[in-house]
Amino acid sequence: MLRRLRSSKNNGLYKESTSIHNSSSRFIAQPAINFNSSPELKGGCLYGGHFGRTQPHHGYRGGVQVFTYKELQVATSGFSEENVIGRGGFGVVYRGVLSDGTVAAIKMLHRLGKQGERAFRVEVDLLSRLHSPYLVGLLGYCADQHHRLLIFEFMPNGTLQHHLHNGHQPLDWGTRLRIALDCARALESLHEHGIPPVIHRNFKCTNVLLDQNFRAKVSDFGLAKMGSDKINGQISTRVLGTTGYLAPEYASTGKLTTKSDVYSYGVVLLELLTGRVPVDTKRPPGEHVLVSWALPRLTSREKVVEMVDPALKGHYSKKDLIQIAAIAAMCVQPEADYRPLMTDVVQSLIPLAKNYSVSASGSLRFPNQRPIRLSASSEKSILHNKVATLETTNVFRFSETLQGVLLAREQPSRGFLNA
Ligand SMILES: Nc1ncnc2c1ncn2[C@@H]1O[C@H](COP(=O)(O)OP(=O)(O)OP(=O)(O)O)[C@@H](O)[C@H]1O
Repeated sequence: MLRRLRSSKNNGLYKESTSIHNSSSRFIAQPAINFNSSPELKGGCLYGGHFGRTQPHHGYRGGVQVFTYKELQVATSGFSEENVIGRGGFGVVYRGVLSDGTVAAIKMLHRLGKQGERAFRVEVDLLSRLHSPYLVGLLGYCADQHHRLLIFEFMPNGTLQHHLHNGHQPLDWGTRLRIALDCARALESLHEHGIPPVIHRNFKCTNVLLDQNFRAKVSDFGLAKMGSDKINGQISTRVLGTTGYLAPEYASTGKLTTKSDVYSYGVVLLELLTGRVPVDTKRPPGEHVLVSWALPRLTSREKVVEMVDPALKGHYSKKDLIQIAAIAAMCVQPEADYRPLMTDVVQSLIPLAKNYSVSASGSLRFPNQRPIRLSASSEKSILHNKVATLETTNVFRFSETLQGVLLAREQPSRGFLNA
C-alpha cells in the first residue's frame, strides 16, 4: 500500500529502483507512458504526443535514435539472409552493425495493418521511456512511408527458449535461478514502476533474451497494455498471447490484469525447473499441458524431485528447488487474485539467486536471508493455501511458509493444512 501511495505521489514519474546487474544502474525518471499519445504517422515521419515534432535525422530522444532505411540496409548488408537471427509473428530480426560499430538486432516488421502498426508504436512508446536493466533496450527505430523497423541492443546468447529446449549445453542451476530473478525484476518493473502498471501480455521463453553473461532481459512489448493488479481494476481485451502461457481467466474471458503476467511467469519458472515446454502433445496422456501435470506434483517433496530437468543431472540444491516449486505453484494457481505480486516473487528469489554460487572448492553456499515484509496480496495468497500465516511477515518466512505448504501436505499432523 505504501509503495502504491508513494508511486501515485510521484505523479506520473517512473520510480527509481536498483539494479542487480550493476549497483550503479538506476531506472531513469521518465514520464509515464500514455498510449493515447502514441506517435502518429504523417507524411512518412513520426509525429504525435511524445514525438510532437519531426525527429531530426539521427536525432536522439530519450536515447532512442531515428534511422533511415538506407542506414539499416547498410548495417545488415542489404538485409541479407545470412544476417537473419530470428523470425517472429511480427517480423524478421537481423543482426546488424551500426555506423558507430554497435552490433544491434534489427527487427523489420511485416506490414500487418492495424495490429502491426500498434505493435510498432507500443514498442517505441514504451521502451523509449521505460528504462530498466531487465528490459531489452531500444536503440532506435525507422518509420518511413514503407517501412517499420526497430533497433534493439543485441543479446548474443539468444533466447531462453533455445537454451532450455534446443541447446546443446544445459543451463546450470545457478544460471536458471539468476534468469528467474532477472525476469521477475523485469515484470516487477513493468507492474510496479509504470503508472498505471504495464502488462506485458506475451511473457514466454522466446521473449527472454540472454546477454554474454547469461543475464536475462525481457523483450517483445508489441502486445503490452496498461492495466491493473486488481481484479476489479481489470481491463477487458481481445485475447492475444501464446498458448500454454495464457492465464485461464484471461484465456476464457479476456479479462486482463498484471496477474496474467504472473501466471505466464509461473509457466516459465516451471520450464526452468523441469526443462519441459508448456504444451507437448508428444508426451503421454496427462502430461501434455505442463501446468496441469506440474500443479499437483509441486506440493510433494518426492514428486518435485522427480520433476527436475534431467539435464541438470542432479546438480541443484534441493532446498532451493522446493522454494522455487512453491513459488511456481503460487504463480500458476487458477485464482488470479491469490497469485503473488511480482515484487514478492523478486524478494523471495533474491536470497536464492544472490547466494547460490559455487565457491572455489566447488561446494554450494546457502542463503543468508534478510527479513523483508510480505505484501498484503502474498499474505492473502498464503492464507488461501491454508497455511498458518500470522507469523509470515518476512521473506525468509515466506520461503519457509512455501516450504511449509509442501511439508504440511506430507505431514498433516503438523496442522498447517487441512489437506
Ligand atoms: N535483441 C535481440 N538480440 C538477439 N536476438 C534477438 C533479439 N531480438 C530478437 N532476437 C531473435 O529473433 C527471434 C525473433 O524475435 P521476435 O521478437 O521477432 O519474435 P518472437 O518473440 O520469437 O515471436 P513473436 O513475436 O511471434 O511472439 C528471437 O526468437 C531471437 O532469436
